[in-house]
Amino acid sequence: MEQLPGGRRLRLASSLGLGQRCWEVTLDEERGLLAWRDPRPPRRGADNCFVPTSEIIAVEETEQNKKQRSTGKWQKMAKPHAFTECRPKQLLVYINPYGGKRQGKRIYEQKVAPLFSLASISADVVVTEHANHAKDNLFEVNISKYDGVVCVGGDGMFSEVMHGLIGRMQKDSGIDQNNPKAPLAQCNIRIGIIPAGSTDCVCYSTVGISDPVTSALHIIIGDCQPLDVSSVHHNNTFLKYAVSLLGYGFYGDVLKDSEKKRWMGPMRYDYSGFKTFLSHHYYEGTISFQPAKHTLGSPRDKDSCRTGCCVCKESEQQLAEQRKKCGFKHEEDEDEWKVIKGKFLAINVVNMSCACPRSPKGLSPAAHLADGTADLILVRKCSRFDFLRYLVRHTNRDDQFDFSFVDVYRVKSFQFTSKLSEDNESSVTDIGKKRFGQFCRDHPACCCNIANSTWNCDGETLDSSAIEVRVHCQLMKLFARGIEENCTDEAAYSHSSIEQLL
Ligand SMILES: CCCCCCCCCCCCC/C=C/[C@@H](O)[C@H](CO)NC(=O)CCCCCCCCCCCCCCC
Ligand SMILES: Nc1ncnc2c1ncn2[C@@H]1O[C@H](COP(=O)(O)OP(=O)(O)OP(=O)(O)O)[C@@H](O)[C@H]1O
Ligand SMILES: [Ca+2]
Repeated sequence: MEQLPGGRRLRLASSLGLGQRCWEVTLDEERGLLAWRDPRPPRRGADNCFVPTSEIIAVEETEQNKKQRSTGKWQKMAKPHAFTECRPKQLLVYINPYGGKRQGKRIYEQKVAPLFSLASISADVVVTEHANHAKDNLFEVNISKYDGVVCVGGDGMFSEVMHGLIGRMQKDSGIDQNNPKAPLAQCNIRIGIIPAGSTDCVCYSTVGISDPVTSALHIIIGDCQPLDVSSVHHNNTFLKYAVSLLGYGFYGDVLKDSEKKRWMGPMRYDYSGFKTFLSHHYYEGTISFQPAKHTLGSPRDKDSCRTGCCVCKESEQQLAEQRKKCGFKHEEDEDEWKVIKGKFLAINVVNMSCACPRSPKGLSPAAHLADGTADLILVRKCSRFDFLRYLVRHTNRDDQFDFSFVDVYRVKSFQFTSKLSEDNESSVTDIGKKRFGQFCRDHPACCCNIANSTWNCDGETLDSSAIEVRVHCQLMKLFARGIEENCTDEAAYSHSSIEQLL
């Protein structure tokens, strides 16, 4: 035991054999670090490694060789022990065997299960047999038995598990999901995402990489990242929750076309994306939204949401104060509504950046994971060439909002009605209008589509074009910690140092 100058900091020091080398190991209690270095490095400062004790998964004494074992020097612990509290011990795991490249089961068995077992986590595993299996199951299981739920699959699978958990929570709390104004009960059981889908946008946007081992380590360590959730209603009927993209026009059409091509796997999105790009359809409608006034930050900010984000922390405090003031009672929201009518190639409402391997900065690079707002992106009628320039900017460092035909707003609620449904409401007897076919009567070559598009809600289609959306601040939690500063694809998470300790 070492006492450093000042008399406060206590360190445990010892030596550790790693491979052929002997390292000097110190445990710095005050800073919560386990550090090791070569006592005789070739140059000063080289080969210094450390890991926060909160990130050590397990410690196991290993038998180095027979000689040592026979002396009784090395003794195996009956069970490796976890280092900190708040880590999950019992998990419920759902695997979609058909998501993405159909690798879900293999990924879990080969990459995740061995890590869970090393960390002494027990898991009840359900391999889904049909769509909605996980969601329905979550309404029946004894949920209090578990410290978290894990989904192995893509965004669609995550969405299923989220609907199961949020739906279950509202049912248990007696909250009517069909009431678009009802304050929803927060869902405190964390969800872990092991990416095995086609886009894996939620995982990529909350972790910074789409990698099963990194995600498994976040689950084991017990990280916690709150997440905003939007509720989507039509005529006082609940339709869906959304966490990543609600897209009408381009992304709705891509999804609708790609559903018929599921057999192509993740490639279906490129094929349908190219087809939809060529079709170049505009859609006419009315958008109303309430701008977010009380949050810090704007969609044109240069800084993005990162681990420990102060914009999200501020929103968390505001939420806590609001709950203290009026509990879960509904408070009439009298903030102003802004109305925009027009012809749009794409209407996107995103709760998070929507970064994914196809677009590493996402649809709205400065959107926040947990600030209680969504970014509304309106791409107005423009030429094919301009739309291509807009799309290409999702893949490079240039600003995709710096176009005269693109507008972006930070909002807390949003409504949309298509021109077609407005017209149908005002003259329901005008059957000829519906029969007339797909394209604009006045300009057959103008690509203005009088048929509706479809809403893409986190990768699933919605049946209704007229919708009402409300963002619920931090409604749920993930086993994640947001994207770390200076995180790159190669070094998203430094598990190499953790692995050396296993
Ligand atoms: C020239 C290259 C331009 C590339 C532009 C790439 C922009 C990609 C932006 C991706 C945003 C994903 C948002 C996440 C949505 C998820 O909740 C959802 C569920 O998983 N995924 C999709 O809906 C899946 C949506 C997938 C959309 C793929 C769109 C591909 C567009 C390709 C256009 C090609 C034009 C080429 C012209 C020569
Ligand atoms: N056993 C199953 N058989 C058929 N469909 C399933 C099964 N289990 C889950 N599903 C459904 O499959 C859909 C797609 O799954 P998933 O999200 O895992 O993959 P993906 O669509 O390839 O990826 P992404 O959503 O990231 O684009 C989900 O909406 C889910 O409801
Ligand atoms: Ca948000």
